[in-house]
Amino acid sequence: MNVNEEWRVALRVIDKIERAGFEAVIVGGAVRDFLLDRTVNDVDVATSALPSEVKQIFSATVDVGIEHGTILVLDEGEPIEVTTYRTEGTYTDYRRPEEVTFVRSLEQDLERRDFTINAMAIKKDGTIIDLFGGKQDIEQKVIRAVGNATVRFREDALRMLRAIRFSAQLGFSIEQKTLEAIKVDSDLIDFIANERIAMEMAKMWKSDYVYNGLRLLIDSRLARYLVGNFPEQINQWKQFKTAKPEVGWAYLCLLNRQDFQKIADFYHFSRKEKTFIRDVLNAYDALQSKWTAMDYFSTNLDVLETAYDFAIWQNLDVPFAKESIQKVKNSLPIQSRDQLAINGNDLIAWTSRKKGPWIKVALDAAIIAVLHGYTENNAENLKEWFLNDFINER
Ligand SMILES: Nc1ccn([C@@H]2O[C@H](COP(=O)(O)OP(=O)(O)OP(=O)(O)O)[C@@H](O)[C@H]2O)c(=O)n1
Repeated sequence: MNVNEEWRVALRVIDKIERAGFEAVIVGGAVRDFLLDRTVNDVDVATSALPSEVKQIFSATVDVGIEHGTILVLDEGEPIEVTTYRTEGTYTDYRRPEEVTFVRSLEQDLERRDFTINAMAIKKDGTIIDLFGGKQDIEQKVIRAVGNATVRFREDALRMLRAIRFSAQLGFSIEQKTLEAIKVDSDLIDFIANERIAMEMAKMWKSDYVYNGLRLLIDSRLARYLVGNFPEQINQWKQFKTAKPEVGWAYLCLLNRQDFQKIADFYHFSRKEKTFIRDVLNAYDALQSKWTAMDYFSTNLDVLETAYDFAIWQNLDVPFAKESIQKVKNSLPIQSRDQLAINGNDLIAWTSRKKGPWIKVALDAAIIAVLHGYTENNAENLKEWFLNDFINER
């Protein structure tokens, strides 16, 4: 059983709500992950108590989303989100309900949820409430919309992409009617903010079954509305595997290099992501000939290892093992600029020249000289190299 501390807090909170005369259960993703024996992340509690009633039961609460019925309860200092059972009113723009209505019945709350595997609840005593066959779908590894798939997707078109992301994470197939409904309404994904799309794709990159997910993206027609040439490049994703979403973005950019800016804009890359991607692509290019000592010195290990993986996924011949990257890096005479035994002041003292851009040029040359073994990394040898080789050659 894969329950964590948050789960225990949830059970304690449920107990307190029940003592006050209301119903409360753990719902949604936590129940799904519990049944799958996967790590449970966010534990959500749902209750028949209204937000005002929840606030009366607990002395410390924060109104994090009270208009949607969500209260953050700090129980014995530990936070847990408690949401009142609700139904959602009419939806506008295929992305958000106009209003939510609080209800006292768990059944109504569960039937507005997206997929059967996400529409179960678990009581304090461990009883599972499964009104739509979620347990069976978990056993049969199927993503199936609750009730009418078209209705569910028109309520929130992002659910179409969620179906595919869950499928990529869990290795599940998408039930036929659910998949058909996505095909029919795939264009509605255009109503969804790109940030939300990017968050789903980021979860997809970290999934165990990315290739299958991308196939579904194509089959469901959703790929047409995303940036990236998935249909033509699908085979290049066969070996892709990562724990870091930025590696997925970088690989997408590698495959669609001419569209880097378009991809970066569409998926709203952060500055940090852009830097990582550029570094990886540069390291990948450098690998086409051979990484120099300077490449090993100036590039982070994770960037080099990612570029190495890309070469493997591209079926390139790489004549060394991935483990050797770290070894080569560790065996360099210096690991960083500040390990150089001299600095700008030394250069000024040795030459009586004024401060200027020449110092950086000379220090860069000194690093290269040390990396290549032209001089040892100590002040005496570096001075000799500097006065004899560096200055004399200019
Ligand atoms: N578009 C959405 C988003 C969420 N939900 C419901 O709200 C629950 C919680 O949503 P969320 O935290 O976004 O996702 P999880 O299912 O918990 O999965 P993950 O944490 O992997 O995103 C879901 O299980 C589902 O019951 C839904 O019906 N429709």
